[in-house]
Amino acid sequence: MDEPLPPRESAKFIAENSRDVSIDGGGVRRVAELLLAKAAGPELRLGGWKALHELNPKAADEAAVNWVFVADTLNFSFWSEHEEHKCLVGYRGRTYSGYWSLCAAINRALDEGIPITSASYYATVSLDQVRHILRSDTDVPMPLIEERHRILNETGKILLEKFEGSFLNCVRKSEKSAQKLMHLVVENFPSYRDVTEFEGKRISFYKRAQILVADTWSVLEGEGDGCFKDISSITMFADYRLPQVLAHLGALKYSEGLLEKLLKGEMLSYGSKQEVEIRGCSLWCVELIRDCLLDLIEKKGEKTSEEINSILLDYYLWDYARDHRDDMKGIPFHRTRCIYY
Ligand SMILES: Nc1nc2c(c(CN[C@H]3C=C[C@H](O)[C@@H]3O)cn2[C@@H]2O[C@H](COP(=O)(O)O)[C@@H](O)[C@H]2O)c(=O)[nH]1
Repeated sequence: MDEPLPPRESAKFIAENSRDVSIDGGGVRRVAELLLAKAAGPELRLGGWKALHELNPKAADEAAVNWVFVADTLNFSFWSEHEEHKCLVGYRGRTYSGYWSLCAAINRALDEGIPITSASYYATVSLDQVRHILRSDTDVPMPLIEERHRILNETGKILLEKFEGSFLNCVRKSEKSAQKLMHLVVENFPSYRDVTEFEGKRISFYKRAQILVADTWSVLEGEGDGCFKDISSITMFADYRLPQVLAHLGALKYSEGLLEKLLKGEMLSYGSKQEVEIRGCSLWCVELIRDCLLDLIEKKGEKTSEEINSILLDYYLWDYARDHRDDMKGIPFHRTRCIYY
C-alpha cells in the first residue's frame, strides 16, 4: 500500500482543505510574541524536560531510554467522561492525573520492584497485573486498560524479537536520524501507526512515534545516541490538549457547528473529517507559530540558548495547558477514544 503523506505535509494538506477548523493569523502572531518573551528562558530549552518534571528520569542511560519507551507506548487517551471524576495516582506525596498519572504509576511499580520497563516482563504481563500497576486512587480506572495490556504484550514481544529487548538498540539502528527512528518505530510497532485518510489521501500524524523520538532526544539530553542531526524535522504532537490551548490562545478557530458539538461533549471518531481537521490544523498552526517566532527572534536579535524547534514549542504549550486548566474551562477539548493519542 502507498506510503501516507508525512505528518508535516499531511497537516499542510488538511489546513488547505479544512472546513470546520481554521488558523487565525493574528492569533499565530500573538502566540509567537508570547513565546518570544520565553525564548531565552528555562522552558524553551531541552533541559526543561528533566528540570521541570520530577517524574521524568534524571539519568541518560539505557534504563531511562526504556522508561521513555514504555511511557510513550502507553501515552494515550487519559481524558475522563467527567472532569471531576477521573483516574488519579498518588506518588511520593503528590497526586497526578492524566498523562502524569501514567508516569506516576510506572515509577510506583518500579519502587514496588515490578520491572514494568523491561520487555521480558511486559511481553507476558497479565491483564490483572496491568490493572494493579495502573491502579487509580479513585473508583475511575485509567481508560482503555484492556488495550494497554494488549499493546504491552505485543510491543514487548516485538522488542524482544527484533531489538534484543531494549529500545536503545532501535535508537542505535537509526544512526542518529530522527526521521529514521520514527520510521523504524512505525514499521515495527503496530500500535504507533497513527495513519488515516482525508479527502481521498492517506495521511499520517504519528503522534506517539514523534513524541517517542522527542522524549528519547530529551532523556539522552541531545547527546551521544540521542544527538539527532534532523531533530528539527519532528513536528508538534497531534493530541487533544494542543488544539484546546491553541483555540484558547486564539490561534485556532472552530466553526459554530463544530464548537457546539464539542461543547456538548460529543465524541468524534478517530479518522473522522472533523477530528482530522482539528489535529491537522493544530499541527500546521504550530509550524506557522515556529516560523513566526524564528522570524521575530531574527528581527529582535534575541539570543536563544539553543535552536527553537516544534518539539520545544509543543512541550511549552502542553505544559502551559496544564498550568492554565481553569482559564481554559470554556474551551472544550475534542473527545476521541483511541490508542494513538
Ligand atoms: N502534544 C503533546 N501531547 C502530550 C504531551 C504529553 C506529555 N509530554 C510531557 C512529557 C515530557 C515532557 O516534559 C512533556 O511535557 C502527553 N501528551 C498527550 O496529552 C494528552 C494527555 O493530556 P492530559 O489529559 O492533560 O494529561 C494525551 O493525548 C497525551 O498523549 C506533550 O508533551 N505534547
